[in-house]
Amino acid sequence: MKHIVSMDSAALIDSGVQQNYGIPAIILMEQAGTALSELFFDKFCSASDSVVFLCGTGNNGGDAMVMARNAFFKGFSSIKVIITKESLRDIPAIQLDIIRSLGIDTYVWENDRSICEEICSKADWIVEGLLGIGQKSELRQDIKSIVSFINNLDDIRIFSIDVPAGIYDDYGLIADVTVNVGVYKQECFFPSYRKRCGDIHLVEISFPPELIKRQSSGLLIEDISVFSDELNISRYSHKGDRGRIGVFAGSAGMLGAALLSGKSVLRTPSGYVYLFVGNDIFEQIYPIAGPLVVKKESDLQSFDFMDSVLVGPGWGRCENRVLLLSSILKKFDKGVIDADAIYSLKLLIDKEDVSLGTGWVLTPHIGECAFLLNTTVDKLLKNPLICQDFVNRHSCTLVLKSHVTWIFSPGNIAVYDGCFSPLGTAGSGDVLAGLIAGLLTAYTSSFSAACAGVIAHANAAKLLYKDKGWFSSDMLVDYIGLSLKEIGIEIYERER
Ligand SMILES: NC(=O)C1=CN([C@@H]2O[C@H](COP(=O)(O)OP(=O)(O)OC[C@H]3O[C@@H](n4cnc5c(N)ncnc54)[C@H](OP(=O)(O)O)[C@@H]3O)[C@@H](O)[C@H]2O)[C@@H](O)CC1
Ligand SMILES: Nc1ncnc2c1ncn2[C@@H]1O[C@H](COP(=O)(O)OP(=O)(O)O)[C@@H](O)[C@H]1O
Ligand SMILES: [K+]
Repeated sequence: MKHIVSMDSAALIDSGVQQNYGIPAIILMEQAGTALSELFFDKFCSASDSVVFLCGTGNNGGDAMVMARNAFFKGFSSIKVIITKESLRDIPAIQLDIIRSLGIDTYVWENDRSICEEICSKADWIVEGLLGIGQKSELRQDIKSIVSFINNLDDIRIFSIDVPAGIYDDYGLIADVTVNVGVYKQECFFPSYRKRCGDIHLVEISFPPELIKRQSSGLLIEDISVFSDELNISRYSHKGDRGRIGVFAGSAGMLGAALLSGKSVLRTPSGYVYLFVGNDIFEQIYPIAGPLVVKKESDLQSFDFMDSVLVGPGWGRCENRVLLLSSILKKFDKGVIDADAIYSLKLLIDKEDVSLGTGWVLTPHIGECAFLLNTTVDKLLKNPLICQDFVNRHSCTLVLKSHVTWIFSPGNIAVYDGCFSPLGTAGSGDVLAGLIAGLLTAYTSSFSAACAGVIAHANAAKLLYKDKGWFSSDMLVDYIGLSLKEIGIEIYERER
């Protein structure tokens, strides 16, 4: 299981390992530096590359110096160590003594700035150990000027140890690779900071699982195995057993969103899908709706038997939508609220005329979520955890969509590290909403359905991109079935 922890909690794990188990920091540093070196040598760098190890005063710099020593013993032809200043903390100071006694070229940035700049500009790789989890707030000017110099270099690759220096700073280091030490750091997955990390990897050191679990704020999800025990699709089932889903979507000029989300639900294991539209578009949409059963919104009262609903794609924003959403929320207890319905929901919340609950999944993108939470896009990008308070108050699940998708419900957080830009195409959010709505009836928990939907959505995009290259979201619908099957949402061979 891949836990994520905050940088502050990671420091508690560090100190817990030392205090509770007597493993000294220098041993942890040796493990970290060795594991980092193995990854670096295996995956990224060759012995003929010229590598600069850029070290701050703390243990992050100490990790970098262990890597430099390993590179030296491995026969790297061009290794240079740069420290920011002479006054290092105790353990990095020991590492520096070893580096110097081995005869590795060592420079001090604050003394020899122009030489250090020249060395960096000629390197193939910079291993950045300037700052790790010990960094507080925005960068101090001395480090900021180093970071800014490195960011402006061309044709150089940056390997950041643990977290990039200046992760909280708008001018922080932009790495090609970031390797979290011991445990994944949640800040690396905050949408604003994610862009500075490049590819994120993990190396393991002696962090006991129970300490990690105690500090865990959530899970990094890649596949559905963590939720599979909740799946419930019997091979004896028929369409009537696998969920009747009502889709409230579309408005004049926005028929595509209704069709996309409706057809997306149809590609999940759900049985029946009813598309509810306004009278004004009923005649237009009816002939092009394929296997979707099209109904008029005004007939909603006669459809009590639906198991879940999806409300919002292309729905439009007006007073009558707010009223309709209010009736839907009173009539049903499970469903997905997406796109325009998020705006209506916010108005109902402001009027204190709404009660959500564990069956509901909200799927806002960052802008919609900022509106819903009365915050700014920037704050949300820099700290998605502010969604937690909202889900606790409303006992619902919330899927915060961006290049990294965060999924919250009371007591649960999951992160899907998407970073796959072909998926950011118009209408792909409608497809995701349909997918989750369809899965709500297959899973016992809405949180699991939301996580599985996010994984299946991204996997469909990857399969499709591999086959066809850049795509439109109607093509994505055609890959949902295959994607669901591939990630493991299949038919049970035995009745449960
Ligand atoms: N301990 C362990 O068990 C293990 C630790 N491990 C490794 O150690 C790393 C953590 O090391 P850490 O705690 O020494 O902190 P670290 O990130 O090197 O920086 C601290 C120094 O940064 C500075 N500084 C702070 N804020 C700043 C700012 N805004 N702007 C500018 N400078 C700022 C300030 O230094 P100053 O310049 O003031 O002397 C402060 O003293 C961790 O990420 C992992 O790599 C692993 O090996 C696993 C085992
Ligand atoms: N760079 C990216 N990497 C991975 N996923 C992305 C990226 N950009 C956008 N997405 C995903 O694409 C979808 C876009 O949804 P949304 O913004 O609601 O679009 P629309 O309103 O056009 O349907 C979301 O699931 C989001 O997570
Ligand atoms: K670092």
